[in-house]
Amino acid sequence: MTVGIIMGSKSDWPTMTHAAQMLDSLGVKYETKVVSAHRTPHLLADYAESAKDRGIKVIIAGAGGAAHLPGMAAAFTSLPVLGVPVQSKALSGQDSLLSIVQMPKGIAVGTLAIGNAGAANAGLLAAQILATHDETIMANVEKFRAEQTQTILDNPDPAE
Ligand SMILES: Nc1c(C(=O)O)ncn1[C@@H]1O[C@H](COP(=O)(O)O)[C@@H](O)[C@H]1O
Repeated sequence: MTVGIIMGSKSDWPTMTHAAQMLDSLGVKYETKVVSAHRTPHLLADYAESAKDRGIKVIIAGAGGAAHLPGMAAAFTSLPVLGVPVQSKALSGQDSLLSIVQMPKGIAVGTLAIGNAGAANAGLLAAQILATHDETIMANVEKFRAEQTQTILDNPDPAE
């Protein structure tokens, strides 16, 4: 497994599945796990501290509300961590976004957009990071982008 997709709760899966689907479509192997900085703090420490030795290259962490998971995962590992703000019911994910994005200088989290688009783009960005050292993944990323462009060029009329 080269990407670790973690999330604060099983309830985040409908969002985080979009990261998994993107990685599937780009031929990137990943693992998925519920890990919470709040509810399972020792599991988070174990997960993030052991990730590099287990062959993980990028961690995608999705969480909603007071979303401390991505930042705490980044605190426990030097691997790149991509944060996905899950769209919360109470504040539509604004809380998740601000919790994840405002990291103090010195510990980095790459924050994506709120919700499904952010999760999909986290998968895409993880693949692009891996692609810098993997020609097959780079070819898959370039094919995905070319097909996306061609689909739009082939369907220019929005009313059709
Ligand atoms: N933000 C966090 C963390 C964390 O940051 O450690 N752990 C769980 N959660 C979030 O709580 C929300 C509600 O969770 P439940 O649906 O289980 O009550 C989820 O979006 C989860 O990511």
